[in-house]
Amino acid sequence: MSSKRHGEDLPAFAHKRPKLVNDQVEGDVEYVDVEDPPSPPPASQLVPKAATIKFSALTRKLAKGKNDGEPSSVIIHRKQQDRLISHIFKESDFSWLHLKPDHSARPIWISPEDGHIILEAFSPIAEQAQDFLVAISEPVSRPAFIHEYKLTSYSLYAAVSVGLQTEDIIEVLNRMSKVPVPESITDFIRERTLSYGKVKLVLKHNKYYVESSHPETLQILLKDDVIRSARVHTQAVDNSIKAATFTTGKVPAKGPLLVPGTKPSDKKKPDTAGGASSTPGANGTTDADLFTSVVGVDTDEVEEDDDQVHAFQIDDGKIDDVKKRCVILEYPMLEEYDFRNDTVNANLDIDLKPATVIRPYQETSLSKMFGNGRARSGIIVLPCGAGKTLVGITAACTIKKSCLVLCTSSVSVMQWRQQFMQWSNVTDRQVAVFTADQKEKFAGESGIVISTYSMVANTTNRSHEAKKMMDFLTSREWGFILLDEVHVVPANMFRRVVTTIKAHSKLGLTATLVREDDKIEDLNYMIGPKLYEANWMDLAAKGHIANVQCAEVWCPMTPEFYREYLREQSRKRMLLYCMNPKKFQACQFLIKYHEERGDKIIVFSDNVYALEAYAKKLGKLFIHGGTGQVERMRILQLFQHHPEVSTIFLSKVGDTSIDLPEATCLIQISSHFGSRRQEAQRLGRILRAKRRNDEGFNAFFYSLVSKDTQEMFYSTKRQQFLIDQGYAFKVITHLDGMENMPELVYKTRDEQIELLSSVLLANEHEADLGTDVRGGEGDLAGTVTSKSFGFPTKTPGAQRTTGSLAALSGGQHMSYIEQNKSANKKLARAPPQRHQAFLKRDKERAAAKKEARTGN
Ligand SMILES: Nc1ncnc2c1ncn2[C@@H]1O[C@H](COP(=O)(O)OP(=O)(O)OP(=O)(O)O)[C@@H](O)[C@H]1O
Repeated sequence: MSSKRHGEDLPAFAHKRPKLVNDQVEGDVEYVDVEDPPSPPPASQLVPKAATIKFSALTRKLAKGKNDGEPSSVIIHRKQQDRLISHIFKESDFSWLHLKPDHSARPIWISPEDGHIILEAFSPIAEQAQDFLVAISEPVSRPAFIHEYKLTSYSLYAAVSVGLQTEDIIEVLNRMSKVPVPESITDFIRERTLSYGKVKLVLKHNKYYVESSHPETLQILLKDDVIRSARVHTQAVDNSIKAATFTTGKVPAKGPLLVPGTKPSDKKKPDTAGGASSTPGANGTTDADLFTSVVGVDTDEVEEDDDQVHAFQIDDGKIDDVKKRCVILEYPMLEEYDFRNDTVNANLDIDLKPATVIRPYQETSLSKMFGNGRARSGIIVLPCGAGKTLVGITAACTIKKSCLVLCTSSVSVMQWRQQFMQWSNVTDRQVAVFTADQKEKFAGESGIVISTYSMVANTTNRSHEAKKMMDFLTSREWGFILLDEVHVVPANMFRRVVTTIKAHSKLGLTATLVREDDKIEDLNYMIGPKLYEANWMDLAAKGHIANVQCAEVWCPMTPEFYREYLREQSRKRMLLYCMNPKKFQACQFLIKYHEERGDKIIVFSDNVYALEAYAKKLGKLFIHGGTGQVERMRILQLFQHHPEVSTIFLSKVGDTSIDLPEATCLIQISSHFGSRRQEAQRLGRILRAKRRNDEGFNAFFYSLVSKDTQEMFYSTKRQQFLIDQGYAFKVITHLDGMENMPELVYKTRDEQIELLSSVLLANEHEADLGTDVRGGEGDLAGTVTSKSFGFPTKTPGAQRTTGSLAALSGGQHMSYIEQNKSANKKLARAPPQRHQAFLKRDKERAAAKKEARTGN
């Protein structure tokens, strides 16, 4: 499935894979589906059981019907179907869900089995449908023509939290669906949304309260041991539960949409990234009407009539436990902050500068947060380079209370500070920085503090200054806490931050809500539900981020390198596929091609040994963890302004934080195993290309992969996230004209063997990727290891399976095996036809082994 939509194709030199039969390469390799790699066991009970109930299990339970033994409509239909065509489709025969007469005008189909929703992205009302689906379900895969979403407990929690009502969700689904919405789905939606949104966590006068307008709900919660033991008994609390006398003092918010610069009359109802069109629908109503009626829920309508609210106080230190229990009991707590009626905390005089204009999708994401006049806690997901910082700053300008910003590194801290100064009217004195080097407090009663997660979460070895600063942070009530790059922060660090800092509202920002461990779901209860997720392809089509052509370049291993690769068992295998001379040549060729085109090129290598070797051989500047700050700045300046410096080499220190809008081409020569997040973040370096709005402009992203090595497995895994966002990776098997390039490096066999011997003589630790071994500034992202990606220890047997769209489009759980297995075995067993350079080394190794065996 191709997501290629705009502009030109790959350059002419690129020979895409020649013969594809059902996505298999004829010849040397074949793709097969493999089992899911075993994922690490979930740490403790962090992922609440109730939330992880398999949808299929639930629907099966619901399908059994309400009376024992009564067969459900699903089963009856299946039985009828048996006589017709079921033997062909078996379990996947859903033809008993009869198509509506006007089905072609309706864009979605819902699976009664697992809640997956398939959307025809080419439908005239697809844009509005997408908006609705993003609000109620999780996007799974969004290539060009067919999108896949899935309904989950969390997605429905998010839907309720942005103000959607159960029956409205079902009604809109029914209107959009080609078939009547299956009963199993409507039951699931009802069951999951019944209790959602009834309980809120409120911070008042530096104390936490569990609040609800349904006293019976609080009674249910208090029957739970954990919640009961977390309760703080006070006079007011006891009264509140018994006599319902505790009121929030909330007044219905009927004011303007809280995004500055927007008048109440400007309020956009359908939340489309670029504005929804009004296309007449199947029933004569306009699509905009249809969607306005439900998706663009009026803020006045969603106001609750809970003038009297019941509450009980809970112990600060047990908030996390209480939240977790509430999720398990299926009463997840919403966190909302009625900031405009907070008279306890001092206001912060902050506004966006008049010249600041926020983009439509930024406004849309913020309207999800402030849709009912309060600040909802949750997560906003926008592509890399789409301007998450400005979204965060605008939210701070809306709440106008003291704000704490947490980022992953001190470089980001400085960037946030600079961005606050750039986009808003805050003064220097109002913004303080808390890092290892700087410990500032803001002047006055309210202000902004920007820090890193580790500064706030680390409890050991604090200096006196740091302790004083922490007291400053923990002793006050924050109106707003902004959490940058939420997906990379370890759960325990989050827990410490969330429990030590008292904040009324939290906003998490991220581009890639994916992690290679199972921790992503923790964010739902530690921060809140996902409030908005933008579609990468839409933003690219509208020129907010660049169009990118992605390609995987297959570089055959030279026979000598491959023989050593098969022989080597240690981590050095990785070094061998990184240093493959053919990869060197491909890199040189691509650099030359793109430099001649006028592109600015970043070459990424996680492996510092390879980074230096490539950069030195090709005569280019490089930056890794060991490069000093002054040198880094000098190189980045040269890259930005000097016409002669068109290419730089970066280690993973450049994955995030480095803003280089000049860059238009990326070449990746070594990467962090199968990290989907890293792949997306790297792509993000060129999404903000300055020239992105030039006619027909394309940025280029090449991943160089040594053929028939582990790297191919990792590469396929890495691409999964981007494929799900709609990017199509083309495979280039041959670079036309490369062999004839003058000054091609490592052209002769002797040169290649010389390179090989230097690789073999290198220390094993040179193959490290986990940390930038030359003293890199370890960012929080470096927490994943090859183990987390479960590289298969033995080659799985080939099997054909039906799969999700993600799998069909090439992104999921794919591995490769050599078709000609026996030839490979032979190669591995063949008597070594060794070059002189290695014979000596082999002898030394054999002698060392013998020595170890004899114990001498
Ligand atoms: N509304 C806007 N108007 C003009 N420029 C904007 C706007 N929003 C964002 N930008 C610019 O877009 C660029 C990318 O923004 P930003 O660094 O916030 O992206 P990001 O989403 O945080 O990216 P990453 O995830 O890669 O860190 C910046 O140069 C920023 O100034």
